[in-house]
Amino acid sequence: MSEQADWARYVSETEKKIGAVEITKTDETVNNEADPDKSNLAEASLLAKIIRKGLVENKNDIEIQRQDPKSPLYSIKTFEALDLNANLLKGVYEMGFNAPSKIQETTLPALLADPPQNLIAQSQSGTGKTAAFVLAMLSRVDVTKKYPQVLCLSPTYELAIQTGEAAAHMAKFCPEIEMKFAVSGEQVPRDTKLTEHIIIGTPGKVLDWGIKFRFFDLKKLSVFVLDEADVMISIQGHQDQCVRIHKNLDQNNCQMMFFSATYDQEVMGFAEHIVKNPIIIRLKREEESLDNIRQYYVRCKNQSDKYHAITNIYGTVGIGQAIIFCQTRKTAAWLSAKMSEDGHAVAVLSGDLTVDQRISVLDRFREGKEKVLITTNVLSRGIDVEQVTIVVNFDLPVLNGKPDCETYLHRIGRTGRFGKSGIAINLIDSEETMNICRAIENHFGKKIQLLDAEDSDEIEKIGNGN
Ligand SMILES: Nc1ncnc2c1ncn2[C@@H]1O[C@H](COP(=O)(O)OP(=O)(O)OP(=O)(O)O)[C@@H](O)[C@H]1O
Repeated sequence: MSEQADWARYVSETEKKIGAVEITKTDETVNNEADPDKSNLAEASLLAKIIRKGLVENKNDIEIQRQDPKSPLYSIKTFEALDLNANLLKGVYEMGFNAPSKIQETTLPALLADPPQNLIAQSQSGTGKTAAFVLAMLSRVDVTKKYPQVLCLSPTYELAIQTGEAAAHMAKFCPEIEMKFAVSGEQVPRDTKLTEHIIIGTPGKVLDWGIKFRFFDLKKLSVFVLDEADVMISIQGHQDQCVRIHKNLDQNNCQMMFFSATYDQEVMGFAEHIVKNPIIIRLKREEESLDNIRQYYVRCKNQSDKYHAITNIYGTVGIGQAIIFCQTRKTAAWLSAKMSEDGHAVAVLSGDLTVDQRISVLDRFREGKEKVLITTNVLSRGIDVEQVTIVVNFDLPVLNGKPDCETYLHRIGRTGRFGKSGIAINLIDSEETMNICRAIENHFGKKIQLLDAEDSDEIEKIGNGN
């Protein structure tokens, strides 16, 4: 099918979906049909108007948050004002985005500027960092050059796939842009020279492809993106591999884009050290956690009491989906077996599954086939499942015996995506875990309130957003 026909069908489907009254081409689109660029732009604007109309009619809460300068969704510009290529703009509207979030509005002008600017950016979980860097990646591709020009590194297989899918969606009207996943399971014959413009992958595979097998030339990259940048360059994370990849880039001609919801002091220092003259966008500590995620703790006597609390809470709140985080695979396996025995439809995702199994578990969860997903830190970052309303920390996150505040924030950020409301519940079964909980509370300066898991009225109230 031609791109025009594809577009016409898409517009008509969108019209049906959001119930817009009528969509006919405006004079602007008709008059510009001889000039594909102008025509595309006019079509994109037209679609923006339709989507806005739909949103206004739905009295979407997000629109209210957009007006609040303190909200991470606040923006004064439209996507049209961000100087994106017309086909990308169509892709953005196709995703249902009607206005940029704060991080998109502030970073995109810098990322698209000439000469290219390096950037280290921080924005709360679920506020649209992916679209910010993906739009920049897609904008920087020169389709006449048949080799990798853009590299995006993610910490996990699932996140790389999710980012690639978002990129493919945004590039729907740019069919000439080609992308390749460099993740576990992807095979490339020896002596291949990759011709795709964009590579999205995990550090180990990219190191193999770029340095060991030379499937592409790291020196020819013009854009390097580190998603979840803090964990990628921290000693506890993927530092060795990422720093090796980074060292092999052309430091003068490769634009660096680092994004994360968290950067501790030391990691930020290191980021500033390896990125030349970066623009830095940082949050104040008190801005890091989101008000739309309400945080609670439940006092429990022991592990089976924690189990009892979960089933009570979930049975009462019951709507939407839940992710439960455990510190070890063993606990995750125990909990999922116990919940399954008691008749709950749960899925478990931990590092001992094959990558295919992991993706299939996540896909089923996204489709709502299981309402509860039990996992470990492997899913703490970046994973975007809109309908997750509850995150439970069956165990609080600790690193070397200390509270792991960054992981805590990423874990609870699996709910409350893009302005939605969410609930985070921490199960406390000892004075030691209570102290960890208090330390996390003090770190972010956000109250974690006591919840009585036996009090169904109270649980119902928090489930209703009171
Ligand atoms: N401008 C926008 N309008 C509407 N929805 C948006 C917009 N930008 C992003 N979204 C949606 O918001 C959700 C969260 O975005 P995204 O996953 O990029 O967040 P993030 O900031 O990368 O979060 P994390 O820190 O958890 O990785 C996604 O479902 C995405 O499609």
